[in-house]
Amino acid sequence: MSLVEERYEKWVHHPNLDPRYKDVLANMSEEEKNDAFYTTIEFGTAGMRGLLGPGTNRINIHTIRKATQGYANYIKKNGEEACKAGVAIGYDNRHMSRELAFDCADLLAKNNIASFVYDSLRPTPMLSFAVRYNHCFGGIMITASHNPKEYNGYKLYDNKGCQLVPALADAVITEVNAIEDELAIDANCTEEQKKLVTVMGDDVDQDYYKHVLSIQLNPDVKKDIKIVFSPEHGTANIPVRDIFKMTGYTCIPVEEQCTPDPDFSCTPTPNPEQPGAYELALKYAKENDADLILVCDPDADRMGVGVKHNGEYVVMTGNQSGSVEIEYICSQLVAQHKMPEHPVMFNTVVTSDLGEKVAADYGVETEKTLTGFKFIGEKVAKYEVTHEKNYVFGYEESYGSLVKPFVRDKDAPQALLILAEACAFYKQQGKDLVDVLEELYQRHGTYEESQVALTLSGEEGAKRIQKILSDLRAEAPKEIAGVKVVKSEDFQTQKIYENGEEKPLEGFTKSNVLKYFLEDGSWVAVRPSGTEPKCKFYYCIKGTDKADAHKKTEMAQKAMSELTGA
Ligand SMILES: O=P(O)(O)OC[C@H]1O[C@H](O)[C@H](O)[C@@H](O)[C@@H]1O
Repeated sequence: MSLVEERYEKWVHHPNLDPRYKDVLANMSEEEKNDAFYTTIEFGTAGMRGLLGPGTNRINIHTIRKATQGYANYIKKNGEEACKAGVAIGYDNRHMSRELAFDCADLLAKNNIASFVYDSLRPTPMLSFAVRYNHCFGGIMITASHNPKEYNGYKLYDNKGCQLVPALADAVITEVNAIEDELAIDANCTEEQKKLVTVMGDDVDQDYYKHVLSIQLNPDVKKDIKIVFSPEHGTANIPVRDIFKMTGYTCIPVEEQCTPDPDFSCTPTPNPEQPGAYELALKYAKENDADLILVCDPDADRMGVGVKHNGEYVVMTGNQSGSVEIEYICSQLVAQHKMPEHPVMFNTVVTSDLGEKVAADYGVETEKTLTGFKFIGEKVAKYEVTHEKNYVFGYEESYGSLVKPFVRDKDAPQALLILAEACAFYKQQGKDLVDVLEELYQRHGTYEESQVALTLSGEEGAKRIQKILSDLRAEAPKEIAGVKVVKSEDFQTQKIYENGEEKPLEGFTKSNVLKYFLEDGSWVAVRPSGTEPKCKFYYCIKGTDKADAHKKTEMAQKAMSELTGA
């Protein structure tokens, strides 16, 4: 019997199988069976994420219990105090999110571990905040962030409210893997143990709001702007509208997308990386002649931005909105003599160069991390202790940023507020945020940043993605679209190749990322996504002007596609 068959049979005949899964399992095609059982669901860029449904490679009550029991065993190994400090738990609007969150709390209680659960859906950054507020040992967030409706997921946090970095995640994974029978775990705790579950009150929200309001750099700016806002059926609706109300901004909500909905019925996609996320908001913006469109992904760690520019709406990339945020923050800190000593900004090895140049202009150093905000959170924690450098900003190209580190993950409510303020501030100078971006290009050089993500699902897809990377590793490109590769970095082998020489690549944990630097100042990077079945190609292409950068981007994309057969 194959491993797939073995696992499948075990599930079908197990007395503890959740009865909801019986029919689904019985009606699975061979292909579905293979995909659901060929592997066990793993931790990626941001926790565990996968399709909802029965199977070892799916998110369901059994795989989440297995992860939580493993996490509980890990907490218990950290001693009595860790169990008492407990775990903060949050959840989003997705199918099963609430059920899974309260089931996690019960299972922790069964292990004599305390928990603090939000009474209704909240953004991921508010979960990170709650870990810190309650002085917990860690946190669990049930969410699949920006993925489609068929997905759910499980993010784990440390006591600083930062997602587990590989060293910590590995310790938890060892405990998870030691559990042989995921179906044998139940969450039946006693009435006494149930008392370990605390439902969080309004005080946590109010303190979070207070902290968010503290990020304002010009709270008295004339708020002569109209903002169309969409939570994409997710968690941001109440907090963001509350924050805009408290700060006096005119917020026009996209009503159809304000109801929490696991099926995301009124949006083609809840992911601000995709144009569909802005469709309805654009309609609202045109009807209301809005200055700004702001959207959040379902768990409100990502923010998408649309700007009215010369009568049209321009949707920014994550690289662009991040660069505008850093420009506004740095310029205001300098103007108000509030720039700290040894200021530092963080982004990733696949974030475009523009933000770094903007920061450098204000004397702010940039430190790069691998993809995953947890690595930025890790650096924040380090400098909090050493005081060597002071935090100014953190962002990724994937539409997430953090203005102030009272949260240790991407925080869309903070990002929305600072962008709204920047929009209002520059409007007083007769500029919109695209004008500001254009000025940045003029000052620092014109780049076109883009990303091509190739969806390759299932076991075959995963193998194909690995092959793309291993083929590139076996035969490294010497040029891309006729432009010479002058340096390359391999984060897997941790080597830099330059001028025929090999040097060690230091400061990062091993990761399957390849980056090629070109003679003209451009670069191209390739890596498998750790949250979706995708192979991602990143382009940061320098041009003499916009048209030149665009032409070169198209050529580089074509060349990479030919090179990899993708
Ligand atoms: O490229 P991926 O591995 O899919 O990750 C893309 C993004 O996913 C999530 O939003 C993480 O929280 C981010 O830190 C990450 O940048």
